[in-house]
Amino acid sequence: MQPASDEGTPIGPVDASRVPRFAGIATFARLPRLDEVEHADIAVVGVPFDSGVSYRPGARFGPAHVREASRLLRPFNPAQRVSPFAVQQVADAGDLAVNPFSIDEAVAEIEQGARALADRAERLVVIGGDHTIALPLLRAVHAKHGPVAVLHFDAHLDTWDTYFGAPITHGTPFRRASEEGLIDLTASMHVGTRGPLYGVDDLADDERLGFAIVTSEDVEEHGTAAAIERIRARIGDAPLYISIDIDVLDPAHAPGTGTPEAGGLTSRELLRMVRALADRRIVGADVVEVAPAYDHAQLTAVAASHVAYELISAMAPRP
Ligand SMILES: N=C(N)NCCCC(=O)O
Ligand SMILES: [Zn+2]
Ligand SMILES: [Zn+2]
Repeated sequence: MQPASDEGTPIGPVDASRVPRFAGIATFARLPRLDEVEHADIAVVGVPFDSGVSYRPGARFGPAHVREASRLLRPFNPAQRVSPFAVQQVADAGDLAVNPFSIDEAVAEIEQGARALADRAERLVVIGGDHTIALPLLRAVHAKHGPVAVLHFDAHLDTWDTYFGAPITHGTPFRRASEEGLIDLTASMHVGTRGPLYGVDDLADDERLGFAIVTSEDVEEHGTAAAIERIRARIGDAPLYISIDIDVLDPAHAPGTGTPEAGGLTSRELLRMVRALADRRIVGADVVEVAPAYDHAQLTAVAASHVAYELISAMAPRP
């Protein structure tokens, strides 16, 4: 174990000017593993689970794919004017090994795993996995913080009720979270939604469940600055959980995902919106639905790794 606090300086990524980026086992951004540091401000943890999908499977391979694509991330983030790995200890906690044959068991294991990690790290940035995992992650966050504002970037509402009678799937986590009282109904929001729904009632249900919406079309029509203004007004200073389904991006920017929808955000728009949250109280985040089998040239994984980097930067303490 290398004590992080010896000189009070966090252990950062492997130096790319000394060890080539493409060498070595991939941790996120080539950061130390959680067992190599005494305490972490942020643990990046993978949840290779995709048994909750309604269409194309494969997000179970997301964490490894995002780690591979994160090798090129550099230590200084000029957009947020912060060195996210120098002002806080960030470490890779590896993957939660959860049951691929039982959704109920996996969901219990994910909550338990997230709660156990809370002793070792202040905050988690979770790499999925399909969007089912947001439910147990929110259960764990709620246990620590009470109801949180959920800022949910996604093509989909994910507040649907059941699929084939199943209540816990990747299309239903935020309905369950709302029903369980995990989220702040006055401060939660979807961003980037678009595409066909099952019926017009979906939107009424969604509003009743506590979500306001900035659609992908709103972003196009009024721009990211207006979207950011609406987001910031809605979330206020509530403890904030950010859940990013990579399919919020247009399939041109993120083809490697299970339920792609045309007409999405650009990665530039998404990165900018995440950056605008740096002064908020972010208590946790996830980046989900990266499915490498449908990816090309690491497009989706590069986008996801940069999104995670911006989340980690937004969580960094500011002077
Ligand atoms: N969470 C994601 N990515 N997709 C949900 C889609 C659910 C459906 O098939 O209607
Ligand atoms: Zn989605
Ligand atoms: Zn989703």
